Amino acid sequence: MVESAQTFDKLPSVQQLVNHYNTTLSQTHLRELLNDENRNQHLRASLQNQDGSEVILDLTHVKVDEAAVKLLHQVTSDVQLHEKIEGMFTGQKLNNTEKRSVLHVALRMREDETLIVPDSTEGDAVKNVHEVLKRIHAFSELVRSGQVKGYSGKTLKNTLILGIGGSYLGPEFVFEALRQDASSKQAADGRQLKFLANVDPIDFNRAIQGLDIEETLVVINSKTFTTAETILNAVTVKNYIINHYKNLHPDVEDTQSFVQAHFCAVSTNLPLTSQFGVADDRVFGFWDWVGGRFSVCSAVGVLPLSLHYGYENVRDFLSGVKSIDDHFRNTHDLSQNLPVLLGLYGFYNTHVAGHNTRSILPYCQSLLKFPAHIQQLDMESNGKSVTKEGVRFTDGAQAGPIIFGEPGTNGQHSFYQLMHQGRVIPAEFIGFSQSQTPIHIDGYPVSNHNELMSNFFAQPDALALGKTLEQLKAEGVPEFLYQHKLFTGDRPSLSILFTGKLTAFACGQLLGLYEHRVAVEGFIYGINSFDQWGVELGKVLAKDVRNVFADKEKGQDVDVKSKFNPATAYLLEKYLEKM
Ligand SMILES: O=P(O)(O)OC[C@H]1O[C@H](O)[C@H](O)[C@@H](O)[C@@H]1O
Repeated sequence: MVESAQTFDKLPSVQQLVNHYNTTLSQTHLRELLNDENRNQHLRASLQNQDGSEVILDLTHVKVDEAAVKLLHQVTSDVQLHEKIEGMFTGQKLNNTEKRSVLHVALRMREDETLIVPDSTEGDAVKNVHEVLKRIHAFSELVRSGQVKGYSGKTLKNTLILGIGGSYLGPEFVFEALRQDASSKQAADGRQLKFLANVDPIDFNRAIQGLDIEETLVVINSKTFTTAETILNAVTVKNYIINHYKNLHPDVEDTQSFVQAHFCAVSTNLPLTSQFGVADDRVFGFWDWVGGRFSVCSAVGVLPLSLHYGYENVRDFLSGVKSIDDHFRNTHDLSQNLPVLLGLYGFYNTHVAGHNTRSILPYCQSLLKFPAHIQQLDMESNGKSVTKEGVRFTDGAQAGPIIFGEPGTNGQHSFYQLMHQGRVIPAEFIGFSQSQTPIHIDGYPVSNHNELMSNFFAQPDALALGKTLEQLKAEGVPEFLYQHKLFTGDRPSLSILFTGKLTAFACGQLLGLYEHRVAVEGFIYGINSFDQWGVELGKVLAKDVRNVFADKEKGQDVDVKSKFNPATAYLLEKYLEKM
C-alpha cells in the first residue's frame, strides 16, 4: 500500500526491480533473452474479437526475465492497481486537484448500463451520454441528407472543426485513420472535413482555402469555450461568414441568422455558446468528468466524425473502444490484460531501464496522426513531478516519457539511424495483417502491404539483435568501417499486431489501449494523470505580452524594459520595431 508521503520509486518492489535490472538485466543482451522460448511465451498476450480477429501484444523484445515479470506484478498489487481501475469505472474522484470523476469510459457504455456519478445531481451518466448520442445521430442524418441546409439553401457538404489540444488531436487522428476504410470512405463520398486549430492566421487561410463556406457547417469544439485560440478562430470564421453573406445580401440586417445556419458547438459551457450566437439546439454537451485529451468519444469526436462518416461508422469506432474498456476492467489475470501490460512495460522502460523517450511507430499510413494524439494524451497526462497528494519527486525520479513518432517506413528514412546506433529509444510497432487498400503489382514478389510489413517484423529484431564484429568480419567489411557498421543491439521495443484491417472498430481498440495505458502508468507513478496545471503559466505570461502589443497597436508608447527580464525585453523591442 502506498503511503501518501511515499513516491513510487521508494516502493520496495520498484526498488527491487531497479536493483535486478542494474545487477542482472542491464548486463544480459536481448539476443540471449530472445533465445529463451520458455521466457518468450510468457511475454505474449492477446485479445480475441468476436469476428475471430485478434489484437496481439508482443513484449518479447522488452528487456525482462521471469524475475522482472514477477516483480512487475508485485508493483501492480503494491499500487492497488485493480482498485484504481475499478475506481475509474465507478466515478471515484481520481482527478483530486480539480475534484472531478474521470469517467470517459461512460462515453462508451451501452444504453442498458447505468453509472450514477457520485456526489452529483447529474444522475445516470450513461443515460445522459445516450441522449446526446441520439441527438448527434439525428442531427448528422439531417445534415448529411440535405434536410438541414446552409443560409443560402445549399447542402452542408463540408465540416470545419475549430478546436485545439484535446478538442482537435483525437478527432483528427480518427478522421485520418478512417479515410481509406472502405465503409467510412463510401459514407464520406462528396464531403470534406477540415480542421482549424492554430491561432496562426495562416491556419485560418489554409482551412478556408477551396472551401465553399455556403456549404460548410462549422463545429466549435471547446470544452471550456474560453480557450483563446479557439475563440479567436471562431470569431474570425464568424466574421468571414457574416462578411460573405453581407456582400451577397446587403439589405439583410439580421446577421445572427447567418451564424445560426452555419455554426454548431460542442461544449460544457452553454451560456458562452449562446452568447457567441450558436442556437441552443445546435450545442452538443458533455461533462466535466471527460478530460479534453480523453474526449474524442464524446460529442467532440462523435459529432464531426458522424457528420463526415455517418453515425454507423462512428458507432463501430465506439464499440471498438468499449471492447477494450470491458477487457481492461474484467481481465483480472493481469498477464493477459493488454492496457495493463502496456502500462507496466512502459513504466519499466522509462523508470527501471531509465530510457526517457518512447517512439510510436505505426506501420499504417492512415495512423499518421496517431503519434501526435498520443503525444498529448500521454505527455499532458503523465508529464508530472509530484504525487497526487502533492509530494514532489526527488532523487531524479521522473514520470511520463517524451513521445514522438511517425508511420513506418517513413521514419526508417529519417530518425531510425539514431535509434539503431545512437540513443536507446524504446519503440512501439503497430501493424495490421491486412491493408485498408491492398495493391499487388504483377512481377513483384510480394504485395505492397507485405512489403511494408516486412519492415514491421524486421525492425524489432534489428534493434534487439544488432550486428556483431564477428558478423562484419565474416561479411568481409573493411576494418576501418567496423565501428561504423557495428550495431550494438540490445534496444527494446514492443509490437502490437491487429490480425485484421484498420477498421473503425480496430481504430477504437487502438485508442482504448493507449487511453488506459496512460491511466495505468499514472496509477503506478501515483500521480494525477487527469489535470494539466503545467499548461497554465505560459498562458498567463502571454497575457502580459499581448497587453504590450495591444498598447503598441493603439499607437501608445510601450516600455518593455520595466515589464520583462532584460533578455526577453531585448527581443521584444526588436519585434516591436517591425510589428
Ligand atoms: O476544449 P478546450 O476547453 O478548448 O481546451 C482545449 C485544450 O486546451 C488546454 O490548454 C489543455 O491543455 C488541453 O487539455 C485542452 O484539450
